[in-house]
Amino acid sequence: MGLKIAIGADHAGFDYKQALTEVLSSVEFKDFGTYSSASVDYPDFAHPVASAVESGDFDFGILVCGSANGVAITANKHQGIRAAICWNEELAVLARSHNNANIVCIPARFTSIEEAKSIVTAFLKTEFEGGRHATRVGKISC
Ligand SMILES: O=C(CO)[C@H](O)[C@H](O)[C@H](O)COP(=O)(O)O
Repeated sequence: MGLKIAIGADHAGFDYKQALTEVLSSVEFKDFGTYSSASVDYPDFAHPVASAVESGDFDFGILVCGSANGVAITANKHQGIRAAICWNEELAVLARSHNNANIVCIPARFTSIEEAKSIVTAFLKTEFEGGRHATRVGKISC
């Protein structure tokens, strides 16, 4: 796919992050941590992943925490970041095709690892539709 992916998680998403590296075998990716199940603070991982995408060094980001709320709220503080919470494949397709999301946020405590793999695969292969959605995405920044 030729993509560069930044991935990160807190302790609640650690196992999922490790499993998700399986579906990233065909792309270049950087693991921004966390590196164990020890309790950590999600902004310490969401900010570096968001910065990596914001800078243009990485094409997309993947963030995992318990609910996905914390990492999504944090990532969306960054200019040019559109972080979408997705707990199934259909939402991942819509996040890309309609919202041109560049970070997918997965709630580990509310979806399965197999579903998480499907979410990431769908997110990375779905193109932005543009058209009316481009007009709307263009109105997001303030
Ligand atoms: O960001 C979150 C909530 O907004 C995530 O779900 C965290 O993973 C969660 O808050 C961690 O909770 P814990 O009780 O410290 O494991």
